[in-house]
Amino acid sequence: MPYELQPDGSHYVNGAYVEDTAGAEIPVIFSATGERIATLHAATPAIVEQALVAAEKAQAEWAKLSPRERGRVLTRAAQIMRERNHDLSVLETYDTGKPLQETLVADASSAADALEYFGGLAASLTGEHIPLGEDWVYTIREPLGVCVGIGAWNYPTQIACWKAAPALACGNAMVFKPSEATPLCALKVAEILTEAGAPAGLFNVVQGMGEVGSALVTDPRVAKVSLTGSVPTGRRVYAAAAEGMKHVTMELGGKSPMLVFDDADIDNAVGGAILGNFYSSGQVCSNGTRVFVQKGIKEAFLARLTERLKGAVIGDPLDEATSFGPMVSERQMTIVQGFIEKGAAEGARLVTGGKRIDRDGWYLEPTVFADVTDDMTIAREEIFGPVMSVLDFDTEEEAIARANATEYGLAAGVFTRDLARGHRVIGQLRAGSCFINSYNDAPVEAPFGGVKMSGVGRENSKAAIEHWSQMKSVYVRMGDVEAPF
Ligand SMILES: NC(=O)c1ccc[n+]([C@@H]2O[C@H](COP(=O)([O-])OP(=O)(O)OC[C@H]3O[C@@H](n4cnc5c(N)ncnc54)[C@H](O)[C@@H]3O)[C@@H](O)[C@H]2O)c1
Repeated sequence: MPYELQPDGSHYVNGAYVEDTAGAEIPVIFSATGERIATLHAATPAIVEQALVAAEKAQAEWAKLSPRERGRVLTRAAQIMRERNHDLSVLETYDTGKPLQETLVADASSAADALEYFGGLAASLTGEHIPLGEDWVYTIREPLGVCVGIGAWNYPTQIACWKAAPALACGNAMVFKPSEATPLCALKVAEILTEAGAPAGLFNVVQGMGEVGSALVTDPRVAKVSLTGSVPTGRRVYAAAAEGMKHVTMELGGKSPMLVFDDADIDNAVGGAILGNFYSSGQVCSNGTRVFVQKGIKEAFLARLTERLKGAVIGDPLDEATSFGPMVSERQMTIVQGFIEKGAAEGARLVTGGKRIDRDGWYLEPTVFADVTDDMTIAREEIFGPVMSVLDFDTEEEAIARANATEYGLAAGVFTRDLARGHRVIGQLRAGSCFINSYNDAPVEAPFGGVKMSGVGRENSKAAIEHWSQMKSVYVRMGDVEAPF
């Protein structure tokens, strides 16, 4: 039975749906048609208060459970999520416009991976014993308390779980605010966690725009804020969190480089460039949108790329044959169209695409610019749409220097058959999530996150644990205390 698109309430607080129609209206638009499919409301201060009170109470209870019991709830949630993968994927397609072909394999399933991984890890999160001769110190890994998650709109189920799974495994509670553009999916995550045995109030969802996020970030009861969003929002949220000396994880934007050397397998490099620019219609933070191609293979690369792009099946995202869908919103489409105009105006060569597709919804053609230079706007700013910039280079040193000449540092990729070069180059690229002869893989076992303006902290893997817990150290004196007087 597929999910109803209109939820029973806008928010999920203390284990149940709640509504307060006094909050600003949030229309949910199916971006493949432009139709309104549901109407939600932003959280009022009263709803935010209910969520924080519920989270505080649940956290105290949850932290008392043994980590193994906590882990069991998460792994049960992972199992439910996998059983409902199809319905969750359909819902995510309505929420985001992304093709079902993608949501079936890369959203709820990735969310379930996180719940399963951190559920399994929970029981092994321990402190250590530090011998000091006769005396000793032991450490206790403690939860932070009530944590806030704030999501972007491109992977609403995955983002909610990449934050909630490690947070809850460590004994925290969470209030999550999805992006106002995709408010539906996180509500299902909350329902599933309740069904799996999470106490009421452990994972709450409140809807709203920036003001609701800001109210959460500045609340003194909140110990940590994890944001997935753009750099400008990250700056504001980080600064607000700093006022209260809160922990933060910032998963922000990027303008990541992909370096294709002339010895690369061209089809693999083209495949990587397609995945790193057109998956989710280009709305992926770690995308390799600056594709540096060594001069000798540039035309062959472009020819093969153009050929393969003809194979994109553009259409109804609910049709499993569709491999390229609309942008998330009309607003985002308009922003991307602005970048395409700038690319042409600043002298880049349009190889393919560039236009809005003549059908309902917010569709743009997969677009490739060649002869892009480092100073062009499309090579400097994050576009967050299906626009690839191809730049050419001569030498390895030059490519590394130009790839690093950006304020961002989320991801980077290298395509070469020379593995020594692959490791040497990746070692010099200033980015957090890197790939050799691949692009955009994000298994839960691997740390994910950026350097420079792309963020701080890491999601996924054992590294995430450090960002969702804190260490208490206890010095134990076995003999007498020697005081000077
Ligand atoms: N690094 C990653 O893991 C990752 C993943 C996906 C997306 N992103 C980035 O997200 C951006 C696209 O998403 P977006 O347009 O939704 O980003 P955005 O920055 O506009 O919004 C992100 C979230 O922050 C909230 N917000 C806005 N102002 C706020 C404030 N003052 N206080 C608290 N919350 C506030 C929004 O309501 C939304 O939920 C891109 O830059 C992309 O690169 C990063």
